[in-house]
Amino acid sequence: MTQDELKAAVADAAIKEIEPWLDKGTVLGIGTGSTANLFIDRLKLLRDSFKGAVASSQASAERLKALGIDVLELNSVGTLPFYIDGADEVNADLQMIKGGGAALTREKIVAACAQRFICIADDSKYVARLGEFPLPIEVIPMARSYVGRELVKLGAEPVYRQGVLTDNGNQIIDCYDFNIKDPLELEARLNAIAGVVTNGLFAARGADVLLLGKGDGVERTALR
Ligand SMILES: O=C[C@H](O)[C@H](O)[C@H](O)COP(=O)(O)O
Repeated sequence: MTQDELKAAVADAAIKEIEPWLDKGTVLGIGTGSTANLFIDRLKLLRDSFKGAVASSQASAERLKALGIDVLELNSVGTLPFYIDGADEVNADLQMIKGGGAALTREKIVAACAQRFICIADDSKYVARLGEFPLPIEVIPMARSYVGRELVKLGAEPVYRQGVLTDNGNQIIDCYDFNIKDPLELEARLNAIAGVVTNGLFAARGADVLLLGKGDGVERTALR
């Protein structure tokens, strides 16, 4: 199977995972990226079975709206039953690196409001140890050089993602060569650098369920 077929298979599996729980009041948290897009496309058929969605990016909000799905402000809803999103890397503890599409901060916020984070990914994203994918860090623009110097002290090779502005008007630094032994500790340490808005480690709030697309089918792992 191609990578796109594996992504489609996990998008289908995520629909099956949430469908029994939907009702007219349900608001879903929706992620960003090519895998999340396939999930959004499949939501069209269910749009009369739930109330609407909170999106983790402008791009996902536009895609949802184009399908006739109501997009709500996070501040106007409470806890979300599900957050469905892809990942750039995911490990056996369902900790992730996210932010390849620069949506990490809003993704982390919407995920924080969800009871269950369902990660959908093809098996190229599954890793024994996080960190081969460059770790994205969203920074306040005036702090970019300072944050870069602090990242070098931590052993990373920071690279400014030129030409990219996040939905929050900030910039992205991608960190190469991070030796990520303890994702939880590193996530907290990076967030403590002045000027860092968020980093792409999702360890404190990892996924609850992983639907992993493999050549022989979708493997489901549930931690909670
Ligand atoms: O900022 C982007 C997000 O974290 C995406 O969830 C992540 O990059 C995975 O995207 P894709 O499904 O396109 O590989």
